[in-house]
Amino acid sequence: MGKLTIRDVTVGEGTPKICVPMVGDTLDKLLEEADYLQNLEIDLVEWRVDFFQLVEDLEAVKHALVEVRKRLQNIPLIFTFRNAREGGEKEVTKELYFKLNKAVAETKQIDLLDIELFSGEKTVTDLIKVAHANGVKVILSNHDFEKTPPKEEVVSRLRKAQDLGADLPKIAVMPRDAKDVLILLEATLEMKNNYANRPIISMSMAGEGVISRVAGELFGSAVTFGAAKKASAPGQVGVKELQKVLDLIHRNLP
Ligand SMILES: O=C1C[C@@](O)(C(=O)O)C[C@@H](O)[C@@H]1O
Repeated sequence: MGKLTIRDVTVGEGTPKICVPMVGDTLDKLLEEADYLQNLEIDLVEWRVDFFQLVEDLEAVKHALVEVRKRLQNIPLIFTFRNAREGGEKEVTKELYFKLNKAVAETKQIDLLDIELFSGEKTVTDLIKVAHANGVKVILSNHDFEKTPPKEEVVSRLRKAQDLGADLPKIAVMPRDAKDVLILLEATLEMKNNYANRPIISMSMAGEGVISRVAGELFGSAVTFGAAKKASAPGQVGVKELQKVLDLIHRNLP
């Protein structure tokens, strides 16, 4: 499946890596979160900038980024603006989405940039170029907060992300019943066994989907999102519990 090393973290080997989202809406709250995160055993941090009140002010975003980066020390940082149509807090114009992501990648203060797969092919390919030129890795993501598409569609979106040059293809879908959770797990396994030449990330959301957030080592999802205090999506469990279950599964795998 391939591995991806970011700072001291190798994604795609051993237990799935734990990523915690920061969801503060002000700089003070973000710094408080960043301080709190330093004391947890986590592998990655995601700044969900769509929660930040001043997200449309590029200078404010860049200033916050420098402060957050300092506090996180060596923990790899993902920068994510999640549009409302994909489950985020806000919707911005295509222009602003591009400008924000480009400006932040160019600061080189982040390790990974999350770009939405359905932002338009040119936006995606141009942002990947900017990110890579600045030493920033790319997650190409897709979210369906309504339903779980058929297995072939889930696989096809992950393959599309890989073909477009994502370092980490990612998909999050909403189950309506237990079968939908199986669809996501089957799609993940199929991707891992037949197509992926790099690590991928997948999850089935909400309570029914929790199994997919802990079973990634078996089925092929290399990163799992857990909550510190406040979750950024339904179904995220606390990082301490998450760690225990990931370890339990790891110890029992061949
Ligand atoms: O894409 C994802 C995954 C996620 O939606 C989840 O379900 O854990 C949480 C988001 O913060 C992140 O950007």
